[in-house]
Amino acid sequence: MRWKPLSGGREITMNSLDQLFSAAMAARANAYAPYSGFAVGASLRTRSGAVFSGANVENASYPVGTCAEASAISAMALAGERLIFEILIVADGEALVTPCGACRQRIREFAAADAKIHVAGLDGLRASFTLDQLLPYAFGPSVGKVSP
Ligand SMILES: O=c1ccn([C@H]2C[C@H](O)[C@@H](CO)O2)c(=O)[nH]1
Ligand SMILES: [Zn+2]
Repeated sequence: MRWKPLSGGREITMNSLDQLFSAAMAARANAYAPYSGFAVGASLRTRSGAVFSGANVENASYPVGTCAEASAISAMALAGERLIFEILIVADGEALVTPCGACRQRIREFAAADAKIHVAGLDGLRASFTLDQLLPYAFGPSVGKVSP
C-alpha cells in the first residue's frame, strides 16, 4: 500500500502488515478494559483490501465483555464485508496472545482455512498462523446446512 507524502519529498511506503499493526495499535488505545487491565487491539483485512479494527470492551458483568477480534468482525460485517484474508491481534506482555476459542470460531465464520492470523506484541509482529492451525477440523458455515 502506498501513502501520499506527508510533506513534499520522500514518499512514505507502508507494507500491509505494518498497516494492520498500526490499525490494531490505534484501536487498542481505545480498549475499555478496566477490569482485566489487559488492552487488546485487532485489525483485519478483507478481500476488498479494506481494513477494520476493534478493541476489547469489558463490562461490570464480566462475561458480557467482548474481545477485540469480535469488535473488528462486527465493524467489518456492518460495512457489508464478508471475507477476512488476514487478522492481527496486538497485546502487551511476554506471552503470545492468540484469539480465544470463541474468537477462532468467529473468525472461521468469515475466513477460509488458509486465512492468516498474526500475533503481535507492542514492539511488533511475533508469529503468524493459519486459521486451520489454530482451529483444526473446524465447524464452519457450510457444514451445518441441511439441504431441503
Ligand atoms: O485474543 C484476545 C484475548 C483476550 N482479549 C481480552 C478479553 C478480556 O477483555 C481481556 C482479558 O482476557 O482481554 C481479547 O480481546 N482478545
Ligand atoms: Zn475472544
